[in-house]
Amino acid sequence: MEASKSNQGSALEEESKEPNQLIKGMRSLQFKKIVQDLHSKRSWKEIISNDEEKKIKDGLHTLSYTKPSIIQAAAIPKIRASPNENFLFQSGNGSGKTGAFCVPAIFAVDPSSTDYQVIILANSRELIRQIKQVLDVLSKNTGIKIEIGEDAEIKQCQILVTTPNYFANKLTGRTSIKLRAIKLVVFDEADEIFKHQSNLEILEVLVNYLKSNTPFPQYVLFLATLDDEVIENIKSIVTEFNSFKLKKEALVLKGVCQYYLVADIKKRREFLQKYFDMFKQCAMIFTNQKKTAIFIQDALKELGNSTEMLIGGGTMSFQERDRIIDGFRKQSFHALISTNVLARGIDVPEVDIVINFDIPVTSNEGYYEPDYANYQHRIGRTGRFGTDGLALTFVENDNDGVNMGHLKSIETHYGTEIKEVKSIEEFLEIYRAMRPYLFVYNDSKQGFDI
Ligand SMILES: Nc1ncnc2c1ncn2[C@@H]1O[C@H](COP(=O)(O)OP(=O)(O)OP(=O)(O)O)[C@@H](O)[C@H]1O
Repeated sequence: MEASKSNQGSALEEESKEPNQLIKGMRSLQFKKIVQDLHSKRSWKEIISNDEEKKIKDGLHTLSYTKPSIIQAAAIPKIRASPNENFLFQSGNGSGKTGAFCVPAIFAVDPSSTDYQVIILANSRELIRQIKQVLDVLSKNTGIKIEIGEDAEIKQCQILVTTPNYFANKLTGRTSIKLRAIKLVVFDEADEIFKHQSNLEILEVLVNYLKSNTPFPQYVLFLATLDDEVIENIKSIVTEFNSFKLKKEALVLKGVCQYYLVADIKKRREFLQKYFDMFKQCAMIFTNQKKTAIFIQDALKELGNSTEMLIGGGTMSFQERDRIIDGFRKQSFHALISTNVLARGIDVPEVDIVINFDIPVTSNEGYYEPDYANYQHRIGRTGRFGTDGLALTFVENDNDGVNMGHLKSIETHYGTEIKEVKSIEEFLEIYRAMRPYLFVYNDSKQGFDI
């Protein structure tokens, strides 16, 4: 697969011969190109000191963080203000939350001490590795040591990026790690972390353990989606915090065009065949169940496509998961099939289409209901940082209309529109016409080449 979207292969070359016709096609399909600028009006020098900016300047440049994003400009000064306070920040998918906690994490570290000083918690191995990659780039001139912690023993470091599970057996016993110098604890995708009872038990022990630290550690939570139950769970562990929340409507990803197609399993398979015959693009395909992920993977392989599947729950080794996500980042295959394990946080800006093989649902006392948060997170894997993306959700045509009801509930919940496409061909035409507009970063990632 090509490494850059500026060279999108034969189909695009064909299209680029007829730009006027294409634009006409775009208009007739009533696309509205919405490019959201998520940058703050303030410069880095206005939110961190000159000296600090010098320390991370190379990293900011490498990451193309030319200016702080809105959430970075809002959160960084608050986190760093004295005296330290606890915060919860809500901000949309792809708005730059990672930088908003990585920058303060770096400046929280006293380089003269080798102790663990910052803990960053996230919900998946892929996410903690991604956060470490951003930290490594930003901190490259600082000498700060950053490690990820999972099952294996970790080396001593100053910033530990890990999952809550890691602490289950690390706070007591022979393998315990010394956390007496921890001054900042960050929760990324905090709603996912605080949703699970098993995590709450671990976090309660951790927070109690850190209570005797001097100074008292600061807790900072970042999330895109949020519900009342999660807030209660957070309050039970991090008792006091200032919240900066958004209305649900503000979470709508303006750049992501959302469609649905009523399709049984045969039609979905046919869609995948036709889609991958025409396009070799960077796609993420989500499904609720592992067995469906395996079905899709087998079907796509049978049709001769280079795809990979990444599922959680201990089914795959860490090495295998790392190989697959790293391969996807390098675009060494066309499509990544996954369950919700990759719905959150994963940032691969080249993803220009998300396919929901089924509507995300969650089980509540035996009843299935729409999984609003995971719908939003799944489609948020495209349209990163204000770019345009495309999302297609398949709806099973059941007789009692339950699936359609779920889709309509998602629309209502977010106050958004998910447009129907009547046929596979209609969607493929839309995609063909939209392709030049999807993820069109120029080399410096600072603008759009149209
Ligand atoms: N200041 C900035 N300037 C330009 N690009 C940025 C800036 N901050 C972040 N980005 C880019 O925006 C994209 C999304 O950032 P990030 O992954 O931090 O989003 P997020 O808010 O954590 O999203 P999600 O909730 O989906 O995890 C990344 O590709 C990142 O490189």
